[in-house]
Amino acid sequence: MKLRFTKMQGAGNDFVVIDATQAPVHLSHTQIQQVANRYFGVGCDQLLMVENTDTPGVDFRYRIFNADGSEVEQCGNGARCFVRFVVDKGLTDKREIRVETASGIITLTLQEDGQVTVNMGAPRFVPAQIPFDVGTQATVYELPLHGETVTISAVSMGNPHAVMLVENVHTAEVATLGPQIESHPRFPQRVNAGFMQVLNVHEINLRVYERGSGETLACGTGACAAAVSGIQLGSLQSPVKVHTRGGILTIQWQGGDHPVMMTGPAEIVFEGEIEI
Ligand SMILES: N[C@@H](CCC[C@H](N)C(=O)O)C(=O)O
Repeated sequence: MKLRFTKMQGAGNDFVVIDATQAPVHLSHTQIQQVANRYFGVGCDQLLMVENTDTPGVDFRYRIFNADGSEVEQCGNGARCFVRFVVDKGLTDKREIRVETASGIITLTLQEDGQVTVNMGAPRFVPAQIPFDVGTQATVYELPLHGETVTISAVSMGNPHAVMLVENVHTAEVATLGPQIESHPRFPQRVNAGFMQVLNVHEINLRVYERGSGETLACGTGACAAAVSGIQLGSLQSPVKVHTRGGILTIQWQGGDHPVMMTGPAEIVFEGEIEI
């Protein structure tokens, strides 16, 4: 079958976007892995499927698949690319769009300057909602790995995140600790592992080893998770500028049940067709 796609990126986190609004598109795990493969396919961190919805007051449904084929609940950089896609393709003339994801409905706004702001909803720290198997809720947790114990914060931004403070993000052991945290038995649905270096109360460096995709150049929900964890710990204040390897994201959070607002770029890179 021939599959038409649009290749997009948001702060270097890259996506293959499929328009399934005209006709349904069904892809198997293997087909998603093939499209995401950087040598034998198009190459991407995540595949995004844009679909119609019957839910009143909601404009679209969008589904997110990691490069390993697993379907996930939320994707911050993907949400910004989704907005750019539906506006540029003329699928809507709205600039404020409500979209249904596997973790609920989110609102996205395309700004005049091309940046997109996403209302990511409130962060969830209750372990069962992450999900994280731990006795009682705390601000930080000790997580035993192979040969060492690391200190993490745990939060759900619709998807699960563990955030670790590091002295220098450039020398952090992302490639070795990332996979161990991602598949730690206390995270029954696996977890995205963030490595955060605090530069000052309004600025951090961040690298994220993503569940199901490995280290990416940026992770939107990871940026939200790192900023709210730092604010909870008292080392950061809103707004937080997050420097990733692929660009800058700005995160605002007033605490408690207030929503986390994320702003950043989203661009189309190229379009094409692949035989799968
Ligand atoms: N890159 C994303 C997150 C994509 C999903 C994640 N890997 C997961 O499994 O939860 C973002 O920008 O948030």
